[in-house]
Amino acid sequence: MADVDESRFDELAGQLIEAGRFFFSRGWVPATSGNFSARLDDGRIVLTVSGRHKGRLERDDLMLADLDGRSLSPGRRPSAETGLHTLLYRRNPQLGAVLHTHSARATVLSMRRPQGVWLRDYEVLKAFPGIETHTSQVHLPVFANDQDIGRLAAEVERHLDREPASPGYLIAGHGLYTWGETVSDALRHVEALEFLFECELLQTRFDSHE
Ligand SMILES: CSCCC(=O)C(=O)COP(=O)(O)O
Ligand SMILES: [Zn+2]
Repeated sequence: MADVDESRFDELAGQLIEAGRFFFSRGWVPATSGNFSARLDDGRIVLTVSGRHKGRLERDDLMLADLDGRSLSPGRRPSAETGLHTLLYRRNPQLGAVLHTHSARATVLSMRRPQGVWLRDYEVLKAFPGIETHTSQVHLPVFANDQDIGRLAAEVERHLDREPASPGYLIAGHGLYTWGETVSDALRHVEALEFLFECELLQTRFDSHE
């Protein structure tokens, strides 16, 4: 990899490897699912190679890509969903990391709520930037799954034009995308959303028994 700050690459790669181990321990990235990225100071991104097991990532499973999604690591194929990462970096210069997971809860909730998920009255909403009270509301849109990542990316763009402060979104029957200024911020968002998905599904279960 020409002209890259190797020590920063290694630092971010290490953070993404650790995130993958944590997600796998929680069952959130089964069977090679999920993909992760983080932005280097030069604007390019460290990204997971397509098809690798995200719970068992090694340094060679991370690669360099530009914001047009082109591989800058010869012989390594970027994530099939790279376009869903790069659109976010291009829109928001503050953004430092994007994490995509495939938990059972995110998958089921996305199929039960095709019109979108509204999270209200939860104290843990304060895990998201700009939210200081449980009385706030977070909206996660649910997009239909699409093997055409360019078309899906265009739909996400239209949503973010309307709701630029959105902390993430779901893809129906597929999983969660969320992001943050750092890997640690994005990881906190995954954890908070997973907790909230569990709460929402528990409430649905109680509702059906009342
Ligand atoms: C077996 S998961 C199917 C592809 C997917 O949704 C995913 O998140 C992983 O794709 P990648 O190319 O990033 O490995
Ligand atoms: Zn996926």
